[in-house]
Amino acid sequence: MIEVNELHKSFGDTHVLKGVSTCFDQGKTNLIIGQSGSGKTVFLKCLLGLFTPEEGTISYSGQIYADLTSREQRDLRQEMGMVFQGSALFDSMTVEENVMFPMEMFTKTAKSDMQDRANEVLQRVNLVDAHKKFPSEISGGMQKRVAIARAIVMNPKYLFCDEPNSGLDPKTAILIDNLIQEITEEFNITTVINTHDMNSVMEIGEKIVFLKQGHKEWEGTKREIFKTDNKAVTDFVYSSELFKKVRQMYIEERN
Ligand SMILES: Nc1ncnc2c1ncn2[C@@H]1O[C@H](COP(=O)(O)OP(=O)(O)OP(=O)(O)O)[C@@H](O)[C@H]1O
Repeated sequence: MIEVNELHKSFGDTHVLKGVSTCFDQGKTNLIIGQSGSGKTVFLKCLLGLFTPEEGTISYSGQIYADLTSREQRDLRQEMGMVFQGSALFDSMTVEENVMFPMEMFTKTAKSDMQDRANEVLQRVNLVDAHKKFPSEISGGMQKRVAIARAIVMNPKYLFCDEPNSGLDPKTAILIDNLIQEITEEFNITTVINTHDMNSVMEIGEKIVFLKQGHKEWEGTKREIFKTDNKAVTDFVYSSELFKKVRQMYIEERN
């Protein structure tokens, strides 16, 4: 579980996060949504320990990050997996080498054990024949699978994903969403995903936090988001015609 309490983050005179409080449960997919510039990436980077907030606390399974020694913070960061926007694979490494990279960096595991573990996670993300291929030789959806395999190879307790669907067609995007949710549940990970994608909200939004200009405007589940009367949320959610129709159906169902 991750608990965020009154988080503030500024860059010079730009006050980006303005007292955000929320919590993310273990074994659940938690989504951060909001317009461009609302502070989602800054928030995720605070959760990753890459940005230090000026005020407020973040605690991981009850431990406040700022109270830990630098060694303890480093150990905690090793319990975090990250899927970056655009996959961020190393072009000059094979799929298998990309997946083994965190183990090479942070552990002294024997090569054969690293290969076994890479094999295990690649199988888990349904990539069985791509070990020796380079990222440029596989599709965008397969690249995302490699990025997910790399993010979970060290058995993380926390998984952070920045726009994991960007650049994918809608069908592949849903497969990737479902894969992240299955893995979250199966390994009891606390997962936090930044997304613009309303399909993701509908598929896997077990908890949704809506940020607006750096503050938490609303939070709830995927069912609740379609029923809320919060105008900022409805403006965001129903900016597409399709979702306006879905809302109309809900209203008709209610009456
Ligand atoms: N390193 C930084 N230095 C200065 N300002 C920053 C920095 N990182 C982010 N910001 C500012 O913080 C604000 C929020 O940015 P952020 O990237 O978190 O938005 P976002 O909600 O993730 O947007 P998008 O959906 O477009 O990725 C923006 O005004 C941005 O310019």
